[in-house]
Amino acid sequence: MTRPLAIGVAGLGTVGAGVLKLLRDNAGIIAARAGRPIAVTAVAARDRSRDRGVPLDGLRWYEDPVALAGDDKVDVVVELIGGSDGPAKGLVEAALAAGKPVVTANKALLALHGGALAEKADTAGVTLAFEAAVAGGIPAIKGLREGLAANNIARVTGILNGTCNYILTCMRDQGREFADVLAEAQKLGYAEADPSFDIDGVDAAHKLAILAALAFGRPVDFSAVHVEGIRNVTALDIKLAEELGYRIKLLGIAQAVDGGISTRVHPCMVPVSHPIAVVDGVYNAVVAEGDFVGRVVLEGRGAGAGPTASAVVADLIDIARNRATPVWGASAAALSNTPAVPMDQHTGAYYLRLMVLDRPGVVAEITGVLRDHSISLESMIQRGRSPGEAVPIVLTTHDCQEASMRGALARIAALDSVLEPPALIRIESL
Ligand SMILES: NC(=O)C1=CN([C@@H]2O[C@H](COP(=O)(O)OP(=O)(O)OC[C@H]3O[C@@H](n4cnc5c(N)ncnc54)[C@H](O)[C@@H]3O)[C@@H](O)[C@H]2O)C=CC1
Ligand SMILES: N[C@@H](CC=O)C(=O)O
Ligand code: NA
Repeated sequence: MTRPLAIGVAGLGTVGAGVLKLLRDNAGIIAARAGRPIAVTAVAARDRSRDRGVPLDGLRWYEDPVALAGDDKVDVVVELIGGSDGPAKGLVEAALAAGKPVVTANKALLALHGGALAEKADTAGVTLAFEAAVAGGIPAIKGLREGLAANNIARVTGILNGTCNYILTCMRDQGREFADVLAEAQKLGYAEADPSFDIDGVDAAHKLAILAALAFGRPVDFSAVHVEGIRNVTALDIKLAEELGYRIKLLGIAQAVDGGISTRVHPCMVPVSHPIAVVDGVYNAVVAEGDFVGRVVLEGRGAGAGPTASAVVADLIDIARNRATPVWGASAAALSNTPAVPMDQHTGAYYLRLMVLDRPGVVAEITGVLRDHSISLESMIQRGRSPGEAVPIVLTTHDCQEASMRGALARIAALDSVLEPPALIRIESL
């Protein structure tokens, strides 16, 4: 058999340790599929004394990840440090400059610097692979970029953050508090180093920016993504959603609309009958709609050591086999300049939950504001009767423009009888 492909791994946290374990446990099938053994020979990590559950004997050890890229005996660099700048970026740039293929799980890096890094990879004539960066173990990159390459894609919808999906599922099923479930997701290795990236939707937005670039053949553009997280989703909204026939999911949606592409991440009410509504826990899903293929649904674990390592090692096997596709599916010159459509132009239905003072005339005040903004109601629920106290009112609307809804919401929030900031969740007709 040919000599082993020598791997240098930077970052031995959840994913790094998972990659070492997978390469060891499944060495036989990996070598058969790669055509040669794949062996980690060097690592860059900070703490030599930490027990990572995998033996590190005999590996060359670097404190400085950039030095790993300069190791003559390393054929491929695997970046698992994380962060859009700092050592991760320095390492990837150094490896590409040294003509070495790179595998990374770093969606923040790809979302913010993916265009420039792809140019460096093209110049060096090497692969920059990132299957693990989107939806963990699901082959979402390969599925979209290679598997659906012949289609015009109309829309890609995803549950793209395992931490949020895990939190929303536990809140619904176990009635637990947000903070308590977040701590559990962190312990399980799902959350980012800074968990606000998960719960504020930033991580899902990084992934959506990557998927949108691949689906629509345009340069990756994180700044165009509208981002909201799940901090304001309450157990009450989750319960009311169920009563209305919906589940609340944090979705990333990239869609061709009005000659442009809209990209948005926010909590959504999804009909319980849609396949994405039953994707629970740490599972992610990516739904792509192509003109010839129709709807394709991919589902699997989106975070954690095992699933993420599975995607990293799949990329290593491709590199060992010399299987290569341009980073963004086409050369930079072939990418389109389709404009981004701002969120203000979004059209859709809305769920609005208000805590109002239970007194005559309140509903008329609220519906009057909606009428002024040409927003038509689909349904209204008022629960309980507590004269002089706060009661929830739930309104669902027909399709209207985001800009109108924002205008109406500002006026409704300012009414004396509205006692808390309104909860607004978009209803998706998928
Ligand atoms: N944990 C997960 O489920 C998934 C993580 N990812 C991505 O994989 C990457 C790694 O994530 P995790 O393993 O979860 O993070 P982690 O925080 O568990 O591991 C990162 C490791 O890098 C080390 N590190 C930091 N600076 C370093 C430096 N200068 N030199 C060497 N090592 C350094 C840290 O000490 C830590 O051990 C991130 O980009 C993350 O977004 C992607 C998909 C899933
Ligand atoms: N923090 C991320 C990890 C995978 O990308 C998530 O929760 O999905
Ligand atoms: Na993936």
